[in-house]
Amino acid sequence: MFLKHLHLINFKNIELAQLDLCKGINCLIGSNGAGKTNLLDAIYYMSFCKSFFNPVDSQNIRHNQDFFVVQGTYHVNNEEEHIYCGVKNGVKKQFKRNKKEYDKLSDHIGLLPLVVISPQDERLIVEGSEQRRRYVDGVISQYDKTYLEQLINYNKIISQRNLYLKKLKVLNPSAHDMLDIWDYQMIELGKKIVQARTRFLEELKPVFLETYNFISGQKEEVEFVYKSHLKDKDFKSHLKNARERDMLLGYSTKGVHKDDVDFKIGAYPIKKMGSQGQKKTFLIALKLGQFKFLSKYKKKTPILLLDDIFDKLDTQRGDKLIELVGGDCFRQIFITDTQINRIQPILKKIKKESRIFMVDNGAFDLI
Ligand SMILES: Nc1ncnc2c1ncn2[C@@H]1O[C@H](COP(=O)(O)OP(=O)(O)OP(=O)(O)O)[C@@H](O)[C@H]1O
Repeated sequence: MFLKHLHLINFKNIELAQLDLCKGINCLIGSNGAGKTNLLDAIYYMSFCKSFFNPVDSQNIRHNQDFFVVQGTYHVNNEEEHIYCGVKNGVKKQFKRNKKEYDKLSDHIGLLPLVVISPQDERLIVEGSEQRRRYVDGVISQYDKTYLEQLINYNKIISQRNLYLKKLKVLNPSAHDMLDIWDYQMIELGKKIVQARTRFLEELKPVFLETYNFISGQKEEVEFVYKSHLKDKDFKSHLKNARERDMLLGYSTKGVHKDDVDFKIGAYPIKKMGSQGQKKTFLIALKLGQFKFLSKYKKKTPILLLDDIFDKLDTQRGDKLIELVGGDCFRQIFITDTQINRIQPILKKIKKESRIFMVDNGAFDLI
């Protein structure tokens, strides 16, 4: 699978761009703020119907304009797929596959698997558990539609339960009866969610470790550990015991909506103890592990977006990374960099078809 042609109008700082892309490595070279990452984000839009960086669609419209269009032609299993995404101020987002608009955007997720590695990934380490849950859920949803539905239903139940808790003044028997009903649904759906998350993380772990060790030369030990309230034996009484507190706080304090994944280096949180390069290696290994995992489940090779990937990596780690993505598991790759001098020797090492686009003020020139 690969993106053959990309057409953008008024997307962030890109007024108009028409790019013919190659199956192998497409490099975007330009100074800071030129629009390299914006182009990657447009490609992300076509896989996930939204931006990787800014969840507010209208803010991705070029300043002083009132719409943007992102269009791509893909080759998937020898067939062409035409994807259209149009956002206009004050109008519902249009998302079409081969000229037909989707009823639900979630139906599109997974059609064009994609993995992005970007400096923004740091939020997975430095920010709260919500970021890690969102990441895990995002990957599972790319290959398991039922999971996405279960998650949506679970979140609806939590919203209703929270609304009820906010209004509740006293935990009388009828309140307990009502909460019993929600707790039952939370447990039933929660079990399925935990199963899917456990399975994904268990399968991801060996690929992640193998990738980390390959890039780092086995210099340090890393791991991740999945944590969930629902893994506790008696989750039902856990929920019941938390009711008083939930009522006082006005929200549900226990459940899979509070799950987390601990990222560790040695026995310590990588957030506190990891160097910048170690954190970056951790995130790269996580994402490349995800890439291999998705390739296996989707039976399609995802598109790989590498934004500013070589920054903060020492030469040895950078070389290992190049060796890795130069392998047959990877097909279409987009790389951004500020320096052409860094990219040219890399392209020589990787035996794949390549194109270099110079980026300046939202304009793209093939060289
Ligand atoms: N809605 C928008 N309209 C116009 N310009 C925008 C919009 N959103 C972002 N920009 C501009 O796009 C530029 C950022 O582009 P981008 O992030 O693609 O840079 P880059 O080439 O990846 O740079 P770096 O090397 O610093 O990562 C900024 O100048 C920003 O102000």
